[in-house]
Amino acid sequence: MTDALPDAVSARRPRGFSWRRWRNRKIASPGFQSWASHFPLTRGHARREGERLFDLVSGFVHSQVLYAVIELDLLEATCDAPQSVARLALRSGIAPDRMEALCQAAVALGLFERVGGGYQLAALGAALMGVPGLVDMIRHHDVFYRDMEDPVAVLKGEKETELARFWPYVFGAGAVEHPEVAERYSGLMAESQALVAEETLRTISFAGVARLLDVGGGTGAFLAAVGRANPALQMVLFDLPAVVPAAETRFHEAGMAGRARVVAGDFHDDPLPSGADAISLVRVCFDHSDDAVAALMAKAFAALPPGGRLIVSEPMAGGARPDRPGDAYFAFYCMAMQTGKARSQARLAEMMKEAGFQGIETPRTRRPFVTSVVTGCKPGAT
Ligand SMILES: CC(C)=CCC/C(C)=C/CC/C(C)=C/C=C/C(C)=C/C=C/C=C(C)/C=C/C=C(C)/C=C/C=C(C)/C=C/CC(C)(C)O
Ligand SMILES: C[S@@+](CC[C@H](N)C(=O)[O-])C[C@H]1O[C@@H](n2cnc3c(N)ncnc32)[C@H](O)[C@@H]1O
Repeated sequence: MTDALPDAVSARRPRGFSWRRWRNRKIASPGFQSWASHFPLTRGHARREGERLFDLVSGFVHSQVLYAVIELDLLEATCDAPQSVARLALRSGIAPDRMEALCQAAVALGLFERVGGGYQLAALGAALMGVPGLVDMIRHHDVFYRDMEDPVAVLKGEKETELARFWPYVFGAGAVEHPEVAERYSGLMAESQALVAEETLRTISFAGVARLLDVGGGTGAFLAAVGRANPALQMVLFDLPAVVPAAETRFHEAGMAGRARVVAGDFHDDPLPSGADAISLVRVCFDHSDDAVAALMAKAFAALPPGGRLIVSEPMAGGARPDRPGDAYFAFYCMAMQTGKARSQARLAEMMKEAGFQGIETPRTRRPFVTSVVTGCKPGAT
């Protein structure tokens, strides 16, 4: 695997002088810490490292403060004018001293500011309101949070996680028999799709694509966005039978029914619709095992004509440069879901190559915490 450390590095035992060992042992000593936090040349750095460590230690409380602000609907309540603690306390059914504690915490986290004698939403809190789907994403974190209560059990694969039940489709078409269940997860997916589509469209061009097949296209939010930006584009959406009626409705309402076809099926068992010169997999691969993704990419390769293009867009891990969104959030999210994993651009590029694709590109998106992109072409175009 591209991202794995070579065995020689991971198994190396300290021999002779190791600068890192010396540094780590020094910093791990309380005596050195006490000296460094006092000495004029080191105390600034020591304080910043202490703050960084404290943030890491207390991060879960920060997330829960954010959760409480949203659960109590305080974003909207404080958006337009400062509100007194007494007023916020009354509308939330929370004692004033506790409400004050929450508001103070929200100020400390940059969500609120103190204005006059009360509290008002700060720019960061306002930004949160403008991210489509984010409030609902945070709301559904209660499920993820309960899973992460025992991260070691999640890592060992011993825990029956709630997220695996929340997104039932990952267990195959059979699990999505009930339209109301499909509606619950599809709504959250569709809302959060707006930014993913925006970022993908800013990163790659669909000029020259005549027909785009979006596999695992959900309720059609991605295709609708690509279709709006490319008015001549023909579109095909492929997803599980319980999901596709919502896509049909969306295309109809968007006036796209004439150029968007919806096909119900299971990509594990059914062939992909043919006739598209590009196939997109948007937030699909990270739900599935390596074997399932390899098989899906092979199916996509078979369904494309020579010169046809495969586009993968989803939040990715950092690979050789691990990052917080990909490696500390999505990797654990996928682990709790139990069926898939967050992969790096390099790993997905490697898998595409194994499926036969060439000319693989890994463009940088401006907001990798929203999505990253990998594309490849089926060889043989004239
Ligand atoms: C107007 C004046 C006076 C000044 C302007 C100053 C200025 C330019 C301010 C900037 C304000 C601004 C426009 C900020 C914009 C901020 C944005 C767009 C922030 C976006 C943040 C997005 C976030 C945090 C996204 C988080 C997404 C998450 C957590 C997604 C989770 C997705 C999951 C779990 C999906 C799971 C899928 C599954 C189940 C694995 O298949
Ligand atoms: C994370 S959602 C992404 C939906 C959409 N592409 C988006 O980004 O909003 C994954 C999608 O893959 C679909 N899916 C999962 N397993 C599938 C399968 N075996 N065959 C077809 N679609 C499947 C799900 O129904 C769901 O709509």
